[in-house]
Amino acid sequence: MLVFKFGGASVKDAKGITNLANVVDQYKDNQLLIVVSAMGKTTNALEALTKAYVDGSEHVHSLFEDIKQYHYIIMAELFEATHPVFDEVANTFVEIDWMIEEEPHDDYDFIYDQIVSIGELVSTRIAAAYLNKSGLKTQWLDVRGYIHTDNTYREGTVLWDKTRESISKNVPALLQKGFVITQGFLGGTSENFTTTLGREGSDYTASIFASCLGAESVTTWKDVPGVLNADPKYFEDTVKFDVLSYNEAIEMTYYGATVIHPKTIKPLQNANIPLLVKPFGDPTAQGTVIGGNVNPVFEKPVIILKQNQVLLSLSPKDYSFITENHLSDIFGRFAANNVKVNTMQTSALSFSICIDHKEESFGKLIAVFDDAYKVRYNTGLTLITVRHYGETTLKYLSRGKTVLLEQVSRNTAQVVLK
Ligand SMILES: Nc1ncnc2c1ncn2[C@@H]1O[C@H](COP(=O)(O)OP(=O)(O)O)[C@@H](O)[C@H]1O
Ligand SMILES: N[C@@H](CC(=O)OP(=O)(O)O)C(=O)O
Repeated sequence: MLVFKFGGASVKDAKGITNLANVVDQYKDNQLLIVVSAMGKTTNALEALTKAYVDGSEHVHSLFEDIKQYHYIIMAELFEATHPVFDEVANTFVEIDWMIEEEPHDDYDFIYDQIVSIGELVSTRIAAAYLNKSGLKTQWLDVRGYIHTDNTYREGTVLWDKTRESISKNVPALLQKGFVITQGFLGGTSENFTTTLGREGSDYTASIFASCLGAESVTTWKDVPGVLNADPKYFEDTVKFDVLSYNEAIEMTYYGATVIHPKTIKPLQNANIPLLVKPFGDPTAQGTVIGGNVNPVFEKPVIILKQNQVLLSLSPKDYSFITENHLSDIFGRFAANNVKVNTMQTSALSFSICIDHKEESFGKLIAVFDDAYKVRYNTGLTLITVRHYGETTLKYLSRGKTVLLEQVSRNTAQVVLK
């Protein structure tokens, strides 16, 4: 059996949904599980709606109206007005109506997951209805009963044993009856609340299903020809890799290449399942095959750009040197606050780390260190990671900028630039 994943860009409009059906139609003789993300930028819009609701902003209703309209316009292009999908989608959106009528719960991350998850619940209803309308028999599956997570809202940790048991017990029989379509990015807790797996987590969903079902391969359909040596949104003259090893792909995504979610590859590597990255606009193109130990000759370096970074420098308030005890204490505090360290450097008197700048929680994070450390920070920075680098590439990428931190190992160089 095969697993396909269609991301937000691939289903951003009615044409995207018809294209999805055309792609799937070419695989109609296969058992196929299809994972779909929220349409276009819906997750961002639902994030803004969540913030407006919690802040008590008057804009909450207009933001919600815009999200509904966006979906209803797409549906009007795909279905006749009496099609039952309109009721299904309305019944899904109504969950947000109920939530925003109440006072917000005091756990922001919990509210976030209950609201933001509606994007995938709606997109999969629309895609399933369209596939069925096109004669491709498809069953809609609520992923929250299959991918079980703990209660870490916005970053649910998958409970693998329970998940494997649910998926392998029920999904194979469904796949024998037709295609199965389900939501990327979501999970469910033991109390039946919705969790999310971290932004852009739908690739990971595809990999979880593939691992539990022993799939032949996972194909993730993207708006690029495959994995390139750099993000074409920022760099010209990129080259596509025909093949990449699991390890190289893990390194790239770990350092922030957004083409694939970083958690996706390990479960596939463990089960030896290849990951194909293909363009949704050209389904017969070869794309990139990630698998095994094969790597191309890296004629061009791999460049990964992370914007909106903050560089934090922590110095013990007692003016002592940075010791192993300090490092253990600092990392404990980061781990407790779910902070991901993008790069770091230690000197005698301070410890510097570069992290994503999350404005809503940054003040809280600084306060976590206030009792024992003097904290200094710079915001608005860029972190560039170059794999298989040469000196000229590093110089070229840093031109006209101030280098605040540099970290170089045999294969990987990182610079934090202002
Ligand atoms: N090394 C890379 N190769 C290809 N695309 C990349 C790379 N790094 C970043 N990207 C970006 O990843 C995007 C595709 O991933 P993404 O937006 O997550 O797809 P989707 O959400 O539709 O699954 C591309 O549009 C591109 O801008
Ligand atoms: N919709 C979620 C999950 C996801 O993976 O989306 P996409 O496949 O469009 O990156 C997000 O935007 O984070």
